[in-house]
Amino acid sequence: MLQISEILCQNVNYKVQSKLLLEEINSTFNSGEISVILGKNGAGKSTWLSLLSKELTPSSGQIFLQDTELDSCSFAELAMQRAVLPQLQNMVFSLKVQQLVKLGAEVQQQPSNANLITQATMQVCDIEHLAERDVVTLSGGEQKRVQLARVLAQIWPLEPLQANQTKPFSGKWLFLDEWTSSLDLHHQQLLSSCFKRWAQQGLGVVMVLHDLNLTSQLADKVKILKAGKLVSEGSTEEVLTPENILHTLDLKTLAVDIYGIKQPMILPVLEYE
Ligand SMILES: Nc1ncnc2c1ncn2[C@@H]1O[C@H](COP(=O)(O)OP(=O)(O)OP(=O)(O)O)[C@@H](O)[C@H]1O
Repeated sequence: MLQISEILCQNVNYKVQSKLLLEEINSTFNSGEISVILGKNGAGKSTWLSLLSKELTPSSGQIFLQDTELDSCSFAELAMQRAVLPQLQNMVFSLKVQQLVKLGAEVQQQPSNANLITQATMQVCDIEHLAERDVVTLSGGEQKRVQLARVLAQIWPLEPLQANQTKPFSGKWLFLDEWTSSLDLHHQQLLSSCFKRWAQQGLGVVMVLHDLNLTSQLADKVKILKAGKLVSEGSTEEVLTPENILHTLDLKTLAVDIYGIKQPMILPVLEYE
């Protein structure tokens, strides 16, 4: 029985010409949780994220978003329910930062709230000081935070977070493809705490990462793809063991317990003569 708060993938295949990029994917994502998808380059992570957000359609199989088959959701409905940060997004046109973020807020079709939402997500992403800058002149990390603010604005709760609502993000999903790339560690830490908090407030977060230690600190569930197949999934404790990491990611690691840190540190073992 499908829970209302889930995304469900049933026998999902995705093919380009005769090449099978994803094979028989059966899996569930829960709202209120952070799910991390891991895998080597080319394993199919971005392809899976694109299927979850309906940017691509499965060649066979079905994806359900909450109680509805994704195929039957309109893009206008989806735009207010889920937001997607793609892996690469080069800005090619001139626009002020504030205007770009506001484009995200305007998806919500509540013009009176657009300025407030824009302000809120710019604050969260620490880009208020860049408001009047042209996006094409920003550094890589600054652009990433601006794009994140725009994406967040798309699903930002209309009711202020301090209102008596414990789950203001309920029914909303955030898909992030390698959001940490080009972000400094300060902003990674800042935003990681936000994702954790928003997940507790009902947001479903699905992110593609390569950083195993960030994964072990952030993830409620981990899913590992290998050559288009889902080869491992479960809690961080179940999935992120040196044996499983070697088997699924072809990576030798050591798990090191550090006093004061709940999860063991995962150290890649460098091999050289
Ligand atoms: N349109 C396409 N035609 C042919 N092959 C494709 C197409 N799109 C993706 N692929 C291939 O499918 C595989 C999966 O791509 P995908 O972008 O999902 O990988 P990924 O796991 O996100 O990798 P990375 O970690 O490098 O970002 C890759 O080998 C890629 O080259």
